[in-house]
Amino acid sequence: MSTAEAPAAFELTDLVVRYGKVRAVDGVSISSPPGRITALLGPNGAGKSSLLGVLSTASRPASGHVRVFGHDVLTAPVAARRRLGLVFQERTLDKELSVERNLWFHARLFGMQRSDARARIDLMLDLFELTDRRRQPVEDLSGGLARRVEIARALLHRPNLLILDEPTNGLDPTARAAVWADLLRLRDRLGVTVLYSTHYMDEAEYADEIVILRKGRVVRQGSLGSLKSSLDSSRIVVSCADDDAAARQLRTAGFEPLHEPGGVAVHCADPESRIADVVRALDVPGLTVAVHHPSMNDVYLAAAVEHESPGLAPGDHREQPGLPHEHRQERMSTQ
Ligand SMILES: Nc1ncnc2c1ncn2[C@@H]1O[C@H](COP(=O)(O)OP(=O)(O)OP(=O)(O)O)[C@@H](O)[C@H]1O
Repeated sequence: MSTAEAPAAFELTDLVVRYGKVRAVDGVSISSPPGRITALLGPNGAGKSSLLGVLSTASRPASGHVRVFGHDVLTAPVAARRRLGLVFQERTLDKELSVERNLWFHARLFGMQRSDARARIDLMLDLFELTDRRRQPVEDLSGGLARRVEIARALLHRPNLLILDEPTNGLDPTARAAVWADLLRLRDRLGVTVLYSTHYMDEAEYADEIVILRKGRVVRQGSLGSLKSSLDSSRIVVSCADDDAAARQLRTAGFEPLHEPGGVAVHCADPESRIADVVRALDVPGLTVAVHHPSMNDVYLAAAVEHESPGLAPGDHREQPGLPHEHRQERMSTQ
């Protein structure tokens, strides 16, 4: 099969998931080619787990189509499931059993041959640097190590798509970094496609594609770079002993300064090329100048603002309660 004909790793078309009258997922269409990492973001209740539930064949949609490597999850759930590795939010290892026994049970569940299972367990333990823990009961492991055992287990039957619902929830920063080192290695070495949900903005940055859900709908989608550049909130931030004077001088020089918590900001597409002009325009005591480019957090908050408080006209500088000043400015700059 040529690359052009290869099916998507996952493909959701007009997916709707309902719980009674609640439309938890409300017409979502997303897909990924094999070998890529996709992050699902969104506030509590946005529909992330509901979407992953259908994709993982655990629940049924109200309407729409979901395919895993070309297999429809409704009409060919067994074929779809064999291509899937699942890591749920809740811990699902048997705590009293050793790491190795937990993996053995999974291999049996998927009908793996004994010799194949043994080789595959050795490989996974090696890949996740768990070989010297193989006989340790899971209850003796840290949260981070237990999570890595769950990911190793999910990959035992050679799935091509790994789905993780908030994989690093509750882990400390070191354990989170270790889990991410594993996931990136998996993509690079084994070509596994990864789809995960998270509330951590820094973790979204590992993804090739980022999808932000809100109230069951996609409100932003794209690579980190494209999402950041669509925000248009790069700026030069000037701080000094007299911000009002700095703002006056910048206006006189033809800039449109905006006050923000760190000082006075001049928004422009290419801040590095305008720094010299900004500095030349200023004659204030204790001047410091910094360049800010939008972060993933800015992208997320801008999407939240846009969908929480529609109706602000372009250039409208009214206060938006509950939002940091910085993001009120971004809201205006994205109009
Ligand atoms: N079993 C259920 N019965 C009824 N309503 C549900 C059920 N599961 C989820 N919901 C509702 O569906 C909507 C989406 O929930 P879901 O758990 O998919 O969101 P989420 O983005 O995963 O949230 P979180 O980040 O908190 O995990 C919410 O309004 C939630 O209350």
